[in-house]
Amino acid sequence: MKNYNWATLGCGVIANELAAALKSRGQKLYSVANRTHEKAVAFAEKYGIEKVYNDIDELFKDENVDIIYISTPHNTHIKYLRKALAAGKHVLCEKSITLNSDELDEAISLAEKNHVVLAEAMTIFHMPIYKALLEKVNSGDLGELRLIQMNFGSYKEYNMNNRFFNRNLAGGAMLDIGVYALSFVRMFMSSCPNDVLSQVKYAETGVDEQASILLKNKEEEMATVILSLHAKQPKRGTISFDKGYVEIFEYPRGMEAKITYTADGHCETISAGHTKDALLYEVEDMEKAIEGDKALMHLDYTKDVMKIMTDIRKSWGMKYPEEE
Ligand SMILES: NC(=O)C1=CN([C@@H]2O[C@H](COP(=O)(O)OP(=O)(O)OC[C@H]3O[C@@H](n4cnc5c(N)ncnc54)[C@H](OP(=O)(O)O)[C@@H]3O)[C@@H](O)[C@H]2O)C=CC1
Ligand SMILES: O=C1CO[C@H](CO)[C@@H](O)[C@@H]1O
Repeated sequence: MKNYNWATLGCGVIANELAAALKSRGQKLYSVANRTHEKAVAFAEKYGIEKVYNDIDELFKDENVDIIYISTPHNTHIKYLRKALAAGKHVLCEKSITLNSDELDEAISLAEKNHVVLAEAMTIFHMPIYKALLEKVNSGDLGELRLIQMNFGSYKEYNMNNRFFNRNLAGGAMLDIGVYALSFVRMFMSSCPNDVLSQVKYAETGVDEQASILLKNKEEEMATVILSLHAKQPKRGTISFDKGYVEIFEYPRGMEAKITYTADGHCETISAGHTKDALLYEVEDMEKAIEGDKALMHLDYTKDVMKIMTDIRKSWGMKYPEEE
């Protein structure tokens, strides 16, 4: 496999994890671009990155860059996706990949036109535990899927200026954490849910602080998703089949699942992969996708999840400034 030159656009919390993931395989980021130049310089020094751009637009013109990792706030993704994809760069973009389905459809068209890989950095699609669990599910040992129950409650301080509550930075529970729960649901369901009900509680900025979502697809598989940005809940997923159920904790970066069989109550634990390597798995799958195995990135699921989130926000009448 070719040695790909990765560039990061953004150098906040999660970009540090990407740099660490590359370091763990003996590699460095090729370059860094950031709104605040001094922070890019400090990031480059920390990870021994040779190239720092004076202006973000220089990144898109750099012929040596193969893959751009976008890790800026959600509402800024589309602006950078347009430039990166039009410049013929492969893009791994942090969740949530865009604000809504219209933006995502535009990005997908641009990626197709420029023959590059576009993907959302959704940890769940790449953690080895899910590859192992899906094999188990497909073996038929658990029978037919009936119900999925997802919790995700993260306690964020009530600071209305941070990216979690700020409407101008596309804050809200759905785009920040709901995207994980819904990606999990979509990955295990046989088809995309087409019947969705929900309730919302807004933060004072008008973004969704809490939400509860009920989903059902045409096979009548059902799911519930409960989200909060100001009340801790275990990050727990439960998948119930007619012959047993699966419990998985810390599911965005899960590494262990417990299966309980209904007939006799016996349990089995499956382990695969490691939480600390979550971004490494994304990097590896992205490179394999560029080599030809595009399905590894599950852009089809990303598209379904974005449509669910877009439709739910429409039903609430909740718009971001970019959508007014
Ligand atoms: N996969 C995962 O496990 C995680 C994913 N994420 C996702 O990653 C993304 C970033 O989150 P995180 O790293 O926590 O955020 P941070 O706030 O730590 O970093 C944000 C980065 O975006 C830049 N930025 C902020 N506002 C703008 C703007 N208006 N225009 C351009 N650049 C801007 C900042 O630049 P500056 O230095 O100038 O402020 C900084 O480099 C989000 O999409 C988030 O959902 C986040 C955490 C975990
Ligand atoms: O993606 C992320 C990982 O999980 C955090 C919550 O625990 C989120 O806030 C963050 O954006």
